[in-house]
Amino acid sequence: MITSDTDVRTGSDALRIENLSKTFSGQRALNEVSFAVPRGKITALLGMNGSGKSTLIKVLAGVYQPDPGAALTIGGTAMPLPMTPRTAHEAGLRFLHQDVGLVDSLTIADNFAFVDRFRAPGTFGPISKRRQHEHVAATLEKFAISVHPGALVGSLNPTLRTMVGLARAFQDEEESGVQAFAKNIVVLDEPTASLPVEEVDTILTSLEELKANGGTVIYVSHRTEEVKRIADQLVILRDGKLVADEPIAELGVDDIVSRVVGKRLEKTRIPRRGLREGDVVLAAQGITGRRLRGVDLKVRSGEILGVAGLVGCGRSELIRILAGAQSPSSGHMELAGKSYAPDSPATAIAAGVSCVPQERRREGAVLPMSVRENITLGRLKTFTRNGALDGRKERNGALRLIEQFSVKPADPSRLIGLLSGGNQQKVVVARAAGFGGTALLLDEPTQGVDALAKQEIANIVRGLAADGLAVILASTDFEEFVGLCDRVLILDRGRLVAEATGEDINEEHLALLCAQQGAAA
Ligand SMILES: Nc1ncnc2c1ncn2[C@@H]1O[C@H](COP(=O)(O)OP(=O)(O)OP(=O)(O)O)[C@@H](O)[C@H]1O
Repeated sequence: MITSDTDVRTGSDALRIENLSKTFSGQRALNEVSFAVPRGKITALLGMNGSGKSTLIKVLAGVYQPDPGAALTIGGTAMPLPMTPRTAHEAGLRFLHQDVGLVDSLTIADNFAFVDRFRAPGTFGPISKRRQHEHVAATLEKFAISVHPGALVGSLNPTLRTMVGLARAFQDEEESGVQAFAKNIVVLDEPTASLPVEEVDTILTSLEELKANGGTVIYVSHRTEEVKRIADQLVILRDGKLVADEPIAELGVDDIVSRVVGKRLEKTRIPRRGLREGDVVLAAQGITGRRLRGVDLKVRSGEILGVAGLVGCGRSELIRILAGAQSPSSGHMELAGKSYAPDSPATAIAAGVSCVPQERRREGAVLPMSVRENITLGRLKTFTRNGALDGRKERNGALRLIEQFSVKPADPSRLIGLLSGGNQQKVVVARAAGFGGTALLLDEPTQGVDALAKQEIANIVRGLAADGLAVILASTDFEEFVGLCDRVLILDRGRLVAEATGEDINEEHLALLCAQQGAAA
Protein backbone atom coordinates (compact mmCIF):
# COMPACT_ATOMS: atom_id res chain seq x y z
CA MET A 1 0.00 0.00 0.00
CA ILE A 2 1.21 3.48 -0.78
CA THR A 3 0.55 5.34 2.45
CA SER A 4 3.33 5.69 4.92
CA ASP A 5 3.22 7.69 8.14
CA THR A 6 5.95 9.91 6.75
CA ASP A 7 3.84 10.71 3.69
CA VAL A 8 0.89 11.75 5.82
CA ARG A 9 3.04 13.84 8.18
CA THR A 10 4.86 15.68 5.43
CA GLY A 11 1.76 16.12 3.28
CA SER A 12 3.79 14.95 0.24
CA ASP A 13 2.22 14.49 -3.17
CA ALA A 14 0.20 11.31 -3.46
CA LEU A 15 0.57 11.26 -7.22
CA ARG A 16 2.55 13.19 -9.76
CA ILE A 17 1.97 13.18 -13.52
CA GLU A 18 4.56 14.56 -15.90
CA ASN A 19 4.38 15.23 -19.58
CA LEU A 20 1.40 12.97 -20.22
CA SER A 21 0.12 12.80 -23.80
CA LYS A 22 -2.32 10.40 -25.43
CA THR A 23 -3.08 10.23 -29.11
CA PHE A 24 -6.02 8.30 -30.62
CA SER A 25 -5.66 7.68 -34.33
CA GLY A 26 -4.14 11.08 -35.01
CA GLN A 27 -6.27 12.94 -32.45
CA ARG A 28 -4.50 14.25 -29.37
CA ALA A 29 -6.76 13.71 -26.37
CA LEU A 30 -4.02 14.71 -23.87
CA ASN A 31 -1.18 17.08 -24.63
CA GLU A 32 1.87 17.19 -22.32
CA VAL A 33 -0.11 17.35 -19.11
CA SER A 34 1.78 17.70 -15.80
CA PHE A 35 0.39 18.18 -12.31
CA ALA A 36 0.53 16.79 -8.79
CA VAL A 37 -2.21 15.50 -6.53
CA PRO A 38 -1.59 16.43 -2.89
CA ARG A 39 -2.10 13.75 -0.25
CA GLY A 40 -5.06 14.12 2.08
CA LYS A 41 -6.85 16.53 -0.22
CA ILE A 42 -9.60 16.44 -2.83
CA THR A 43 -8.37 17.47 -6.26
CA ALA A 44 -11.09 18.33 -8.76
CA LEU A 45 -10.23 17.38 -12.34
CA LEU A 46 -12.38 19.64 -14.51
CA GLY A 47 -12.85 20.49 -18.16
CA MET A 48 -15.49 20.72 -20.82
CA ASN A 49 -16.88 17.66 -22.58
CA GLY A 50 -14.13 15.95 -24.53
CA SER A 51 -11.29 17.84 -22.82
CA GLY A 52 -9.51 14.60 -21.85
CA LYS A 53 -10.51 13.91 -18.22
CA SER A 54 -11.69 10.32 -18.69
CA THR A 55 -8.73 9.59 -20.94
CA LEU A 56 -6.32 10.74 -18.21
CA ILE A 57 -8.10 8.55 -15.67
CA LYS A 58 -8.01 5.56 -17.99
CA VAL A 59 -4.26 6.01 -18.41
CA LEU A 60 -3.90 5.90 -14.62
CA ALA A 61 -6.10 2.80 -14.51
CA GLY A 62 -3.98 1.00 -17.09
CA VAL A 63 -6.81 0.96 -19.64
CA TYR A 64 -5.00 3.22 -22.12
CA GLN A 65 -1.32 3.28 -22.93
CA PRO A 66 0.12 6.84 -22.86
CA ASP A 67 2.30 8.22 -25.65
CA PRO A 68 6.05 7.80 -24.96
CA GLY A 69 7.72 10.39 -22.74
CA ALA A 70 5.33 10.47 -19.78
CA ALA A 71 6.29 9.87 -16.16
CA LEU A 72 4.12 8.89 -13.22
CA THR A 73 5.05 8.86 -9.55
CA ILE A 74 2.79 7.42 -6.89
CA GLY A 75 3.66 7.93 -3.23
CA GLY A 76 7.19 8.93 -4.26
CA THR A 77 7.75 5.78 -6.34
CA ALA A 78 8.25 6.05 -10.10
CA MET A 79 5.76 3.73 -11.81
CA PRO A 80 6.66 1.74 -14.91
CA LEU A 81 4.49 2.84 -17.83
CA PRO A 82 2.13 1.82 -19.22
CA MET A 83 0.24 1.05 -16.06
CA THR A 84 -1.78 -2.14 -15.95
CA PRO A 85 -4.98 -2.61 -13.95
CA ARG A 86 -2.90 -4.74 -11.54
CA THR A 87 -0.08 -2.21 -11.01
CA ALA A 88 -2.67 0.53 -10.55
CA HIS A 89 -4.45 -1.54 -7.93
CA GLU A 90 -1.24 -2.49 -6.17
CA ALA A 91 -0.19 1.16 -6.09
CA GLY A 92 -3.38 1.95 -4.20
CA LEU A 93 -5.47 3.53 -6.96
CA ARG A 94 -9.20 2.78 -6.70
CA PHE A 95 -11.51 3.82 -9.52
CA LEU A 96 -15.12 4.50 -10.15
CA HIS A 97 -15.32 5.05 -13.89
CA GLN A 98 -17.93 7.18 -15.60
CA ASP A 99 -20.01 4.23 -16.79
CA VAL A 100 -19.52 2.53 -13.38
CA GLY A 101 -18.21 -0.52 -15.25
CA LEU A 102 -20.83 -3.02 -14.12
CA VAL A 103 -22.55 -5.52 -16.42
CA ASP A 104 -26.32 -5.14 -16.19
CA SER A 105 -27.13 -8.72 -17.17
CA LEU A 106 -25.07 -10.18 -14.30
CA THR A 107 -25.79 -10.32 -10.58
CA ILE A 108 -23.93 -8.08 -8.16
CA ALA A 109 -21.98 -11.12 -6.94
CA ASP A 110 -20.92 -12.05 -10.47
CA ASN A 111 -19.84 -8.48 -11.08
CA PHE A 112 -17.63 -8.70 -8.00
CA ALA A 113 -16.08 -11.99 -8.98
CA PHE A 114 -12.74 -12.18 -10.75
CA VAL A 115 -10.08 -14.80 -11.40
CA ASP A 116 -9.50 -17.32 -8.66
CA ARG A 117 -11.51 -15.60 -6.01
CA PHE A 118 -13.95 -17.33 -3.73
CA ARG A 119 -12.40 -20.82 -3.88
CA ALA A 120 -12.24 -22.74 -0.65
CA PRO A 121 -8.59 -22.43 0.55
CA GLY A 122 -6.32 -25.15 -0.89
CA THR A 123 -8.86 -26.34 -3.43
CA PHE A 124 -8.90 -26.07 -7.20
CA GLY A 125 -12.58 -26.76 -7.71
CA PRO A 126 -15.21 -24.41 -8.99
CA ILE A 127 -15.75 -21.03 -7.38
CA SER A 128 -17.79 -21.38 -4.22
CA LYS A 129 -21.05 -19.57 -4.76
CA ARG A 130 -21.70 -19.49 -1.03
CA ARG A 131 -18.31 -17.88 -0.27
CA GLN A 132 -18.79 -15.46 -3.11
CA HIS A 133 -22.17 -14.34 -1.77
CA GLU A 134 -20.81 -14.08 1.79
CA HIS A 135 -17.89 -11.95 0.65
CA VAL A 136 -20.08 -9.68 -1.46
CA ALA A 137 -22.71 -9.36 1.28
CA ALA A 138 -19.99 -8.36 3.77
CA THR A 139 -18.54 -5.75 1.39
CA LEU A 140 -21.97 -4.29 0.67
CA GLU A 141 -22.64 -4.12 4.40
CA LYS A 142 -19.40 -2.21 4.99
CA PHE A 143 -20.74 0.44 2.65
CA ALA A 144 -24.25 0.30 4.17
CA ILE A 145 -25.77 -0.88 0.90
CA SER A 146 -28.86 -2.97 1.59
CA VAL A 147 -29.31 -5.06 -1.51
CA HIS A 148 -28.96 -8.80 -2.08
CA PRO A 149 -25.73 -10.03 -3.77
CA GLY A 150 -27.91 -12.11 -6.11
CA ALA A 151 -29.78 -9.06 -7.46
CA LEU A 152 -29.25 -8.30 -11.13
CA VAL A 153 -27.27 -5.08 -11.61
CA GLY A 154 -29.75 -4.12 -14.36
CA SER A 155 -32.53 -4.02 -11.76
CA LEU A 156 -30.76 -1.42 -9.59
CA ASN A 157 -31.58 2.25 -9.71
CA PRO A 158 -28.70 4.61 -10.67
CA THR A 159 -27.85 5.40 -7.06
CA LEU A 160 -27.53 1.80 -5.97
CA ARG A 161 -25.64 1.02 -9.13
CA THR A 162 -23.12 3.75 -8.33
CA MET A 163 -22.78 2.62 -4.72
CA VAL A 164 -22.29 -1.00 -5.80
CA GLY A 165 -19.64 0.07 -8.32
CA LEU A 166 -17.84 1.96 -5.58
CA ALA A 167 -18.07 -0.93 -3.12
CA ARG A 168 -16.64 -3.27 -5.74
CA ALA A 169 -13.55 -1.10 -6.08
CA PHE A 170 -12.90 -1.70 -2.37
CA GLN A 171 -13.79 -5.37 -2.12
CA ASP A 172 -10.22 -6.37 -1.28
CA GLU A 173 -9.85 -4.10 1.71
CA GLU A 174 -9.83 -5.47 5.21
CA GLU A 175 -11.01 -2.21 6.65
CA SER A 176 -14.49 -0.90 6.30
CA GLY A 177 -15.90 2.20 4.63
CA VAL A 178 -13.97 5.38 5.36
CA GLN A 179 -10.79 3.63 6.56
CA ALA A 180 -10.47 1.71 3.30
CA PHE A 181 -11.10 4.92 1.37
CA ALA A 182 -8.52 6.82 3.38
CA LYS A 183 -5.52 4.61 2.73
CA ASN A 184 -5.90 4.65 -1.07
CA ILE A 185 -6.14 7.23 -3.83
CA VAL A 186 -9.77 7.28 -4.83
CA VAL A 187 -10.51 8.36 -8.40
CA LEU A 188 -14.14 9.19 -9.11
CA ASP A 189 -15.23 10.05 -12.66
CA GLU A 190 -18.54 11.92 -12.38
CA PRO A 191 -19.98 9.78 -9.59
CA THR A 192 -22.99 12.05 -9.16
CA ALA A 193 -23.89 12.70 -12.81
CA SER A 194 -26.95 10.45 -12.77
CA LEU A 195 -27.82 10.67 -9.10
CA PRO A 196 -30.78 12.44 -7.55
CA VAL A 197 -30.03 15.50 -5.43
CA GLU A 198 -30.57 13.86 -2.03
CA GLU A 199 -28.20 11.01 -2.92
CA VAL A 200 -25.57 13.45 -4.14
CA ASP A 201 -25.49 14.88 -0.66
CA THR A 202 -24.85 11.41 0.77
CA ILE A 203 -21.85 10.93 -1.52
CA LEU A 204 -20.45 14.40 -0.85
CA THR A 205 -20.80 13.96 2.90
CA SER A 206 -18.91 10.67 2.78
CA LEU A 207 -16.17 12.33 0.72
CA GLU A 208 -15.89 15.09 3.31
CA GLU A 209 -15.62 12.43 6.00
CA LEU A 210 -12.98 10.69 3.94
CA LYS A 211 -10.98 13.90 3.64
CA ALA A 212 -11.23 14.48 7.37
CA ASN A 213 -9.62 11.04 7.75
CA GLY A 214 -6.73 11.93 5.49
CA GLY A 215 -8.09 10.45 2.26
CA THR A 216 -6.85 11.50 -1.18
CA VAL A 217 -9.38 11.92 -3.97
CA ILE A 218 -9.36 12.86 -7.63
CA TYR A 219 -12.87 14.03 -8.40
CA VAL A 220 -14.34 14.67 -11.85
CA SER A 221 -17.62 16.56 -12.08
CA HIS A 222 -19.44 19.10 -14.18
CA ARG A 223 -21.35 20.28 -11.13
CA THR A 224 -19.42 23.30 -9.98
CA GLU A 225 -21.35 23.73 -6.72
CA GLU A 226 -20.25 20.24 -5.67
CA VAL A 227 -16.67 20.98 -6.60
CA LYS A 228 -16.69 24.21 -4.62
CA ARG A 229 -18.12 22.38 -1.63
CA ILE A 230 -15.66 19.52 -1.38
CA ALA A 231 -12.51 20.19 -3.39
CA ASP A 232 -9.26 21.83 -2.21
CA GLN A 233 -7.41 21.92 -5.47
CA LEU A 234 -8.40 22.54 -9.05
CA VAL A 235 -6.87 21.03 -12.16
CA ILE A 236 -8.44 22.05 -15.46
CA LEU A 237 -7.97 20.56 -18.92
CA ARG A 238 -8.98 22.26 -22.14
CA ASP A 239 -8.57 20.46 -25.47
CA GLY A 240 -6.22 18.02 -23.75
CA LYS A 241 -3.96 20.70 -22.27
CA LEU A 242 -3.56 21.71 -18.66
CA VAL A 243 -4.88 25.28 -18.29
CA ALA A 244 -5.16 25.66 -14.49
CA ASP A 245 -3.68 24.05 -11.39
CA GLU A 246 -4.50 26.06 -8.28
CA PRO A 247 -6.16 26.02 -4.86
CA ILE A 248 -9.92 26.49 -4.87
CA ALA A 249 -10.47 28.36 -1.59
CA GLU A 250 -10.41 31.86 -3.04
CA LEU A 251 -12.52 31.05 -6.08
CA GLY A 252 -16.27 31.47 -6.40
CA VAL A 253 -18.50 29.16 -8.44
CA ASP A 254 -18.54 31.64 -11.35
CA ASP A 255 -14.72 31.88 -11.30
CA ILE A 256 -14.50 28.10 -11.56
CA VAL A 257 -16.97 27.98 -14.45
CA SER A 258 -15.12 30.67 -16.38
CA ARG A 259 -11.80 28.90 -15.88
CA VAL A 260 -13.33 25.70 -17.26
CA VAL A 261 -15.13 27.30 -20.20
CA GLY A 262 -12.38 29.82 -20.97
CA LYS A 263 -14.71 32.82 -20.77
CA ARG A 264 -17.30 34.36 -18.43
CA LEU A 265 -20.58 32.58 -18.92
CA GLU A 266 -23.43 35.09 -18.98
CA LYS A 267 -26.44 33.93 -17.00
CA THR A 268 -29.32 33.65 -19.44
CA ARG A 269 -32.08 33.19 -16.95
CA ILE A 270 -34.81 34.88 -18.94
CA PRO A 271 -37.92 34.97 -16.76
CA ARG A 272 -40.68 32.83 -18.23
CA ARG A 273 -44.00 34.44 -18.85
CA GLY A 274 -45.91 32.18 -16.49
CA LEU A 275 -48.53 29.68 -17.58
CA ARG A 276 -48.99 29.70 -21.33
CA GLU A 277 -52.37 29.77 -22.99
CA GLY A 278 -51.69 27.40 -25.89
CA ASP A 279 -53.88 24.36 -26.62
CA VAL A 280 -53.42 21.25 -24.52
CA VAL A 281 -51.05 18.99 -26.44
CA LEU A 282 -50.51 16.04 -24.15
CA ALA A 283 -52.90 15.01 -21.39
CA ALA A 284 -52.82 12.08 -19.01
CA GLN A 285 -55.55 10.95 -16.67
CA GLY A 286 -55.44 8.44 -13.84
CA ILE A 287 -52.11 6.95 -14.90
CA THR A 288 -50.95 4.11 -12.68
CA GLY A 289 -47.89 1.89 -13.02
CA ARG A 290 -45.28 0.26 -10.81
CA ARG A 291 -44.87 3.45 -8.83
CA LEU A 292 -47.48 5.81 -10.22
CA ARG A 293 -50.74 5.96 -8.26
CA GLY A 294 -53.07 7.93 -10.48
CA VAL A 295 -51.40 10.86 -12.19
CA ASP A 296 -53.34 13.54 -14.06
CA LEU A 297 -51.48 16.16 -16.03
CA LYS A 298 -51.78 18.45 -19.01
CA VAL A 299 -49.09 20.23 -20.95
CA ARG A 300 -49.90 22.96 -23.42
CA SER A 301 -48.34 24.03 -26.66
CA GLY A 302 -45.39 26.30 -25.86
CA GLU A 303 -45.27 25.26 -22.21
CA ILE A 304 -42.26 23.81 -20.41
CA LEU A 305 -43.53 21.70 -17.55
CA GLY A 306 -41.12 20.45 -14.88
CA VAL A 307 -41.55 17.26 -12.87
CA ALA A 308 -39.60 17.11 -9.62
CA GLY A 309 -39.57 14.70 -6.70
CA LEU A 310 -37.45 12.59 -4.44
CA VAL A 311 -35.90 9.30 -5.48
CA GLY A 312 -38.51 6.62 -6.21
CA CYS A 313 -41.30 9.18 -6.75
CA GLY A 314 -42.12 7.77 -10.19
CA ARG A 315 -40.67 10.59 -12.31
CA SER A 316 -38.90 8.37 -14.81
CA GLU A 317 -41.80 5.94 -15.02
CA LEU A 318 -44.09 8.82 -15.93
CA ILE A 319 -41.74 9.87 -18.73
CA ARG A 320 -41.39 6.28 -19.94
CA ILE A 321 -45.17 5.84 -20.09
CA LEU A 322 -45.68 9.13 -21.96
CA ALA A 323 -42.87 8.11 -24.35
CA GLY A 324 -44.32 4.69 -25.14
CA ALA A 325 -41.45 2.80 -23.47
CA GLN A 326 -43.76 1.34 -20.83
CA SER A 327 -47.51 0.66 -20.77
CA PRO A 328 -49.49 2.11 -17.90
CA SER A 329 -51.41 -0.35 -15.71
CA SER A 330 -54.44 1.90 -16.08
CA GLY A 331 -55.33 5.38 -17.18
CA HIS A 332 -55.84 7.27 -20.39
CA MET A 333 -53.71 9.61 -22.47
CA GLU A 334 -54.55 12.05 -25.23
CA LEU A 335 -52.38 13.78 -27.77
CA ALA A 336 -53.87 16.87 -29.43
CA GLY A 337 -57.33 15.78 -28.30
CA LYS A 338 -57.10 12.25 -29.68
CA SER A 339 -56.57 9.03 -27.76
CA TYR A 340 -52.83 8.31 -27.43
CA ALA A 341 -51.65 4.83 -26.42
CA PRO A 342 -48.17 4.29 -27.90
CA ASP A 343 -46.95 0.70 -27.68
CA SER A 344 -43.29 1.62 -28.31
CA PRO A 345 -41.03 4.69 -28.48
CA ALA A 346 -41.18 4.35 -32.28
CA THR A 347 -44.99 4.72 -32.25
CA ALA A 348 -44.66 7.73 -29.95
CA ILE A 349 -42.10 9.34 -32.26
CA ALA A 350 -44.36 8.71 -35.25
CA ALA A 351 -47.15 10.47 -33.35
CA GLY A 352 -44.83 13.44 -32.68
CA VAL A 353 -43.62 12.67 -29.13
CA SER A 354 -39.83 12.38 -28.66
CA CYS A 355 -37.91 11.50 -25.55
CA VAL A 356 -34.46 11.79 -23.98
CA PRO A 357 -34.48 8.78 -21.64
CA GLN A 358 -32.85 8.91 -18.23
CA GLU A 359 -30.10 6.44 -18.83
CA ARG A 360 -28.00 7.25 -21.81
CA ARG A 361 -26.02 4.03 -21.79
CA ARG A 362 -28.93 1.67 -21.33
CA GLU A 363 -31.69 3.36 -23.29
CA GLY A 364 -30.26 6.27 -25.24
CA ALA A 365 -27.08 5.79 -27.23
CA VAL A 366 -26.54 2.70 -29.39
CA LEU A 367 -22.82 2.30 -28.83
CA PRO A 368 -21.83 0.16 -31.82
CA MET A 369 -23.43 2.67 -34.19
CA SER A 370 -22.08 5.91 -35.62
CA VAL A 371 -23.03 9.41 -34.49
CA ARG A 372 -25.01 9.85 -37.72
CA GLU A 373 -26.96 6.62 -37.21
CA ASN A 374 -27.63 7.51 -33.59
CA ILE A 375 -28.97 10.92 -34.54
CA THR A 376 -31.22 9.71 -37.32
CA LEU A 377 -32.36 6.52 -35.57
CA GLY A 378 -36.12 6.24 -35.88
CA ARG A 379 -36.16 9.24 -38.23
CA LEU A 380 -35.18 7.62 -41.47
CA LYS A 381 -38.52 8.49 -43.07
CA THR A 382 -37.37 12.11 -43.00
CA PHE A 383 -34.47 11.15 -45.26
CA THR A 384 -36.12 8.90 -47.82
CA ARG A 385 -36.75 9.86 -51.38
CA ASN A 386 -39.01 7.70 -53.58
CA GLY A 387 -38.93 5.02 -50.91
CA ALA A 388 -35.12 4.82 -50.74
CA LEU A 389 -32.80 6.30 -48.12
CA ASP A 390 -31.06 9.41 -49.38
CA GLY A 391 -27.64 9.03 -47.72
CA ARG A 392 -26.53 12.57 -48.54
CA LYS A 393 -29.65 14.07 -47.06
CA GLU A 394 -29.26 11.93 -43.95
CA ARG A 395 -25.62 12.95 -43.53
CA ASN A 396 -26.45 16.62 -43.98
CA GLY A 397 -29.31 16.35 -41.50
CA ALA A 398 -26.95 14.76 -38.98
CA LEU A 399 -24.30 17.42 -39.63
CA ARG A 400 -26.82 20.21 -39.01
CA LEU A 401 -27.68 18.77 -35.60
CA ILE A 402 -24.04 18.03 -34.75
CA GLU A 403 -23.37 21.72 -35.27
CA GLN A 404 -26.50 22.93 -33.50
CA PHE A 405 -25.79 20.80 -30.43
CA SER A 406 -21.99 21.38 -30.54
CA VAL A 407 -21.15 17.67 -30.70
CA LYS A 408 -17.38 17.21 -30.69
CA PRO A 409 -15.65 15.95 -32.71
CA ALA A 410 -18.05 17.03 -35.47
CA ASP A 411 -17.67 13.74 -37.35
CA PRO A 412 -20.92 11.94 -38.23
CA SER A 413 -19.14 8.70 -39.12
CA ARG A 414 -17.41 8.27 -35.72
CA LEU A 415 -18.68 5.47 -33.48
CA ILE A 416 -20.65 7.13 -30.70
CA GLY A 417 -18.91 4.89 -28.14
CA LEU A 418 -15.64 6.72 -28.90
CA LEU A 419 -17.12 10.10 -28.00
CA SER A 420 -16.71 11.52 -24.51
CA GLY A 421 -19.68 10.90 -22.18
CA GLY A 422 -21.02 14.43 -22.43
CA ASN A 423 -20.84 14.41 -26.21
CA GLN A 424 -22.78 11.11 -26.32
CA GLN A 425 -25.45 12.82 -24.24
CA LYS A 426 -25.58 15.75 -26.69
CA VAL A 427 -26.21 13.27 -29.55
CA VAL A 428 -29.11 11.69 -27.65
CA VAL A 429 -30.60 15.14 -26.97
CA ALA A 430 -30.11 16.13 -30.63
CA ARG A 431 -32.00 13.03 -31.78
CA ALA A 432 -34.98 13.85 -29.54
CA ALA A 433 -35.05 17.61 -29.89
CA GLY A 434 -33.78 18.09 -33.42
CA PHE A 435 -36.76 16.94 -35.47
CA GLY A 436 -39.72 19.03 -34.35
CA GLY A 437 -42.89 17.12 -33.42
CA THR A 438 -45.55 18.15 -30.96
CA ALA A 439 -44.15 17.13 -27.57
CA LEU A 440 -40.68 16.62 -26.14
CA LEU A 441 -39.99 14.58 -23.01
CA LEU A 442 -36.67 15.11 -21.24
CA ASP A 443 -35.46 12.95 -18.35
CA GLU A 444 -32.24 14.34 -16.87
CA PRO A 445 -31.21 15.73 -20.27
CA THR A 446 -28.00 17.42 -19.18
CA GLN A 447 -26.37 14.73 -17.05
CA GLY A 448 -22.65 14.72 -17.71
CA VAL A 449 -22.91 17.80 -19.92
CA ASP A 450 -20.58 20.78 -19.34
CA ALA A 451 -21.77 24.24 -18.23
CA LEU A 452 -21.66 25.77 -21.70
CA ALA A 453 -23.45 22.88 -23.41
CA LYS A 454 -26.02 22.90 -20.64
CA GLN A 455 -26.79 26.50 -21.40
CA GLU A 456 -26.93 25.78 -25.13
CA ILE A 457 -29.36 22.90 -24.60
CA ALA A 458 -31.56 25.11 -22.39
CA ASN A 459 -31.62 27.77 -25.12
CA ILE A 460 -32.58 25.20 -27.76
CA VAL A 461 -35.41 23.85 -25.57
CA ARG A 462 -36.61 27.42 -24.94
CA GLY A 463 -36.60 28.06 -28.69
CA LEU A 464 -38.55 24.87 -29.40
CA ALA A 465 -41.17 25.83 -26.82
CA ALA A 466 -41.39 29.31 -28.35
CA ASP A 467 -42.18 27.58 -31.64
CA GLY A 468 -45.09 25.78 -29.98
CA LEU A 469 -43.62 22.49 -28.80
CA ALA A 470 -44.94 21.18 -25.47
CA VAL A 471 -42.05 20.14 -23.22
CA ILE A 472 -41.96 18.00 -20.07
CA LEU A 473 -38.69 18.10 -18.16
CA ALA A 474 -38.02 15.58 -15.36
CA SER A 475 -34.93 16.33 -13.34
CA THR A 476 -33.29 16.00 -9.95
CA ASP A 477 -31.23 19.11 -10.60
CA PHE A 478 -33.52 21.91 -9.40
CA GLU A 479 -31.31 24.49 -11.08
CA GLU A 480 -32.55 23.15 -14.41
CA PHE A 481 -36.13 24.15 -13.66
CA VAL A 482 -35.25 27.73 -12.84
CA GLY A 483 -35.56 30.04 -15.80
CA LEU A 484 -36.73 27.19 -18.02
CA CYS A 485 -40.05 25.95 -16.65
CA ASP A 486 -43.45 27.65 -16.62
CA ARG A 487 -44.73 25.22 -14.03
CA VAL A 488 -43.15 22.53 -11.89
CA LEU A 489 -45.15 19.59 -10.52
CA ILE A 490 -43.95 17.75 -7.43
CA LEU A 491 -44.39 14.01 -7.55
CA ASP A 492 -44.33 12.07 -4.30
CA ARG A 493 -44.58 8.30 -4.12
CA GLY A 494 -46.52 8.10 -7.38
CA ARG A 495 -48.87 11.05 -6.76
CA LEU A 496 -48.74 14.67 -7.85
CA VAL A 497 -48.87 16.59 -4.61
CA ALA A 498 -47.84 20.19 -5.31
CA GLU A 499 -47.26 22.70 -8.07
CA ALA A 500 -44.92 25.69 -8.28
CA THR A 501 -45.24 28.59 -10.72
CA GLY A 502 -43.64 32.00 -11.27
CA GLU A 503 -41.30 33.21 -8.53
CA ASP A 504 -41.84 29.96 -6.62
CA ILE A 505 -39.75 28.16 -9.21
CA ASN A 506 -36.48 28.60 -7.36
CA GLU A 507 -34.09 25.98 -6.02
CA GLU A 508 -34.81 26.60 -2.33
CA HIS A 509 -38.58 26.46 -2.69
CA LEU A 510 -38.54 23.35 -4.86
CA ALA A 511 -36.19 21.60 -2.45
CA LEU A 512 -38.50 22.57 0.39
CA LEU A 513 -41.60 21.26 -1.41
CA CYS A 514 -39.88 17.92 -2.11
CA ALA A 515 -38.51 17.64 1.43
CA GLN A 516 -41.91 18.43 2.97
CA GLN A 517 -43.45 15.56 1.08
CA GLY A 518 -40.63 13.22 2.06
CA ALA A 519 -40.95 14.29 5.71
CA ALA A 520 -44.69 13.72 5.70
CA ALA A 521 -44.08 10.05 4.90
N1 LIG B 1 -11.10 5.16 -27.53
C1 LIG B 1 -11.08 6.34 -28.16
N2 LIG B 1 -10.82 6.41 -29.48
C2 LIG B 1 -10.79 7.60 -30.12
N3 LIG B 1 -11.01 8.79 -29.53
C3 LIG B 1 -11.27 8.77 -28.22
C4 LIG B 1 -11.32 7.55 -27.46
N4 LIG B 1 -11.60 7.86 -26.17
C5 LIG B 1 -11.70 9.21 -26.13
N5 LIG B 1 -11.50 9.76 -27.35
C6 LIG B 1 -11.52 11.19 -27.68
O1 LIG B 1 -10.63 11.84 -26.79
C7 LIG B 1 -11.15 13.13 -26.41
C8 LIG B 1 -11.21 13.22 -24.90
O2 LIG B 1 -12.25 12.38 -24.42
P1 LIG B 1 -12.54 12.13 -22.89
O3 LIG B 1 -13.57 11.03 -22.80
O4 LIG B 1 -11.26 11.95 -22.18
O5 LIG B 1 -13.20 13.52 -22.47
P2 LIG B 1 -13.81 13.99 -21.07
O6 LIG B 1 -13.07 15.21 -20.67
O7 LIG B 1 -13.83 12.86 -20.12
O8 LIG B 1 -15.30 14.42 -21.49
P3 LIG B 1 -16.74 14.30 -20.74
O9 LIG B 1 -16.80 15.43 -19.77
O10 LIG B 1 -17.72 14.50 -21.86
O11 LIG B 1 -16.83 12.95 -20.13
C9 LIG B 1 -12.50 13.25 -27.09
O12 LIG B 1 -12.35 14.00 -28.26
C10 LIG B 1 -12.90 11.83 -27.43
O13 LIG B 1 -13.72 11.79 -28.57
